[in-house]
Amino acid sequence: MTEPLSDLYRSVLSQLGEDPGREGLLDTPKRVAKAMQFLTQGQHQRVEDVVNGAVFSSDNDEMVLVKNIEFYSLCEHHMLPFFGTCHIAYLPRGKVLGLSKFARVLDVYARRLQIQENLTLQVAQAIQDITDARGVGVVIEAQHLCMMMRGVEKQRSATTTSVMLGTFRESSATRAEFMSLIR
Ligand SMILES: Nc1nc2c(ncn2[C@@H]2O[C@H](COP(=O)(O)OP(=O)(O)OP(=O)(O)O)[C@@H](O)[C@H]2O)c(=O)[nH]1
Ligand SMILES: [Zn+2]
Repeated sequence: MTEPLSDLYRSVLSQLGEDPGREGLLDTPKRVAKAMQFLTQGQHQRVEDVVNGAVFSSDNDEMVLVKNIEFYSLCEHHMLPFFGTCHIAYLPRGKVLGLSKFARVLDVYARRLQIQENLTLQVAQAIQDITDARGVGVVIEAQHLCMMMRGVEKQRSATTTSVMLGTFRESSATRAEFMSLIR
């Protein structure tokens, strides 16, 4: 399954002026193909499948926050990594989501070619759809290798994106509670 992709990476090595026949590079096209398929596997996954029915009844309607979830993604402009942490909060309405599923949902959207803004929005909308929550807040803090290794070459800049849905959008108190909990 990785073979056509390996062949393409062998050509890429040649185009970059490398010798794909030298010892250190012999298995590289195969490894890169496998790595890239893993790093983009989210595009073939469905949120319903990773959630696996782990939605439970609960009368607790207070804020639930899963914070500091690390992720790695690939920017769709350069196919270079961006990575950081994601904080996901919601206000349940009769049902709660299994805690590990927040990380699984994040990875479905992170493991594909992305931009940080869309990743943030897609995670928020997915959590909203799955839980029918009164509101969802997602904040992502990330560093982009396309701004570090190349281009502007800025090592310390960090990008924060947020999406607030429902009560998180309407109520400044809810948003403030979320922000104070992730600080
Ligand atoms: N908004 C947004 N921009 C991103 C993200 N990842 C990368 N970019 C930007 O995408 C832009 C692409 O700009 P171009 O001018 O087309 O490409 P480029 O010549 O390689 O740009 P430089 O990075 O400035 O050298 C750059 O400004 C990147 O910083 C992201 O997640 N969100
Ligand atoms: Zn980039």
